[in-house]
Amino acid sequence: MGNVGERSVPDIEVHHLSVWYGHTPALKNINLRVDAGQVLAIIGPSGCGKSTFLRVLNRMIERLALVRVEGSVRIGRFDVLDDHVDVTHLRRTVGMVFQHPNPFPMTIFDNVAYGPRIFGIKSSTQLRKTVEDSLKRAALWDEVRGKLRRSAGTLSGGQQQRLCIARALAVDPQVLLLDEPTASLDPVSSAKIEELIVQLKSQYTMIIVTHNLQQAARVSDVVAFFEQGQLIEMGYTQDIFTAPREKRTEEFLTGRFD
Ligand SMILES: Nc1ncnc2c1ncn2[C@@H]1O[C@H](COP(=O)(O)OP(=O)(O)OP(=O)(O)O)[C@@H](O)[C@H]1O
Repeated sequence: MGNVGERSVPDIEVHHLSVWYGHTPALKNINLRVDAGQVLAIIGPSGCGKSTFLRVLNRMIERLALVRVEGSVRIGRFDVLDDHVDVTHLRRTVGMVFQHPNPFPMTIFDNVAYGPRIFGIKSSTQLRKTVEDSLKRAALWDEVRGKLRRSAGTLSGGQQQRLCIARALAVDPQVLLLDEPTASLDPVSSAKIEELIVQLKSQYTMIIVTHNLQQAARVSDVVAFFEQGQLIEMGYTQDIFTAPREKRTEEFLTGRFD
């Protein structure tokens, strides 16, 4: 664990992680570490296992049929793959934001208050404060402060994605997993989400999956290149983009990939 200001932020350590869908391997013996407060970007061609990797970290993987997972994953004090881990607590600590904004069909306020209510916050003053703080952290407050009782569906796609980030932040996670969070957004909205990731940096340990290499270069501290379920190379972002060690990484980064 590392301490950033008042917050304690966990490291992530992955050892010998392999995943199979049926008999088909999707991740092969992945070993990596993300330090507390770092942003890791995972890049790689379609189908290389990026989303599978994220799904292991908050145990969403187990919702799928015929999946087998081996190895160990530690996030702070969670032994993630242990049978006895408290999955609800784990998912509260490890928040996730998906490719397509998926607000619940309810008001802006209720979207953000949803998690805190589930976790037992009943006081309306405390709920209002949590909603306001989370919307501020997600850089959405100024745009929605006068219309919290409107349906989340009235927001633009980019605003909806920031709402989903606010909803994830409202339960006070320590880790944020972002699965192509800007893939469905226009360039202006994407830039806002990227700015937000940079602002949130170091307060959370973050992993972002992205197909946008410039985005990976702009927001991350470290980059991991996956190919066909294997971790080919991981290193500091600048090193990976300027002097990758592996030929496959270089070919991918320069678009000479088959
Ligand atoms: N639910 C599933 N059942 C069976 N196979 C799956 C399932 N989900 C993913 N796979 C397979 O596992 C491999 C890794 O998929 P994954 O979605 O993790 O890759 P990805 O790198 O995130 O791809 P993309 O960039 O296209 O989103 C692929 O071959 C995919 O077809």
